[in-house]
Amino acid sequence: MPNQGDAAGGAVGAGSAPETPYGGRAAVRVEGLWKRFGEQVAVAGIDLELPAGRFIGLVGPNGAGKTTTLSMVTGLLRPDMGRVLVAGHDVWADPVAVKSRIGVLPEGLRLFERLSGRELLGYMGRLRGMPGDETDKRATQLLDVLDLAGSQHKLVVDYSTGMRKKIGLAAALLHNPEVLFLDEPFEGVDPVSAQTIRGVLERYTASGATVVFSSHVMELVESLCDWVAVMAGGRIRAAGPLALVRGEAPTLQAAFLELVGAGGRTAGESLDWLGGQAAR
Ligand SMILES: Nc1ncnc2c1ncn2[C@@H]1O[C@H](COP(=O)(O)OP(=O)(O)OP(=O)(O)O)[C@@H](O)[C@H]1O
Repeated sequence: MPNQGDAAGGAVGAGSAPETPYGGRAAVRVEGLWKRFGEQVAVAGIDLELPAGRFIGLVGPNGAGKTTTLSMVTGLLRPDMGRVLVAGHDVWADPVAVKSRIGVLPEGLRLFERLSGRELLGYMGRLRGMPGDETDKRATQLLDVLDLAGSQHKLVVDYSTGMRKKIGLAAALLHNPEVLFLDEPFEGVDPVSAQTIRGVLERYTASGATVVFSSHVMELVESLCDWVAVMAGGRIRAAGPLALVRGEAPTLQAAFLELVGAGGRTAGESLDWLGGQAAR
């Protein structure tokens, strides 16, 4: 099982995508990334290389630092220390180059609530500098594939949780980014919508693009991802191709519990008051 090692050293010039230890280009390269909130260290100096053209899962228990890491990688949160390169461009030194190449579906997605789904995509297209007719064409296709065509004129404020995820995903995909970052994309999404989202993402990665998504749902990560990074306590515990990280363990879930040191944790006797037979 490969533990997190140092990122292969050397400065990377803007636009040059470095090789990963597993071959191929790196979509994302993280070097010595730190973030502290007061006394709380959220991300404790991580190095990570995510290969291009893969379906990558970032997994970890609650509070592991996944959202903080994704926020720093996508330019939403400034690191205390360290550097992030996306497609060879420095996220903080060259934000426009990076933001034109990425799509983001963040946690706690904020949308323009008083626009309809269709208007939201039109607005995103303009922000991205896309020609109106191309935006219209792509918006129609995305709304159709994501099963939102019937709700396209409804205000976003009236969308359900799953519909919000789907319109957020459409907005993140509209400009055909090289790398797509998704924070818990399947949370609150029903199985039918999840299957739809999954189909769109599989098609997207099959064309050579990269998806990086965070999730707690190991079965989902195991069935979707070919590459995983496991985070706990603000550090990367393991990262690499799925089969390597899973190692001898029967499932990714078992490997994960072993890696984050929770394999033997049970309620034990500490909840002996709980249940029908206990004294009330
Ligand atoms: N804005 C903030 N202010 C203070 N502490 C924060 C802030 N954001 C995150 N933290 C802390 O940093 C740590 C990492 O949080 P983060 O949200 O990155 O974890 P996570 O892996 O995404 O967790 P979850 O799976 O529960 O969403 C936690 O201890 C959290 O309490």
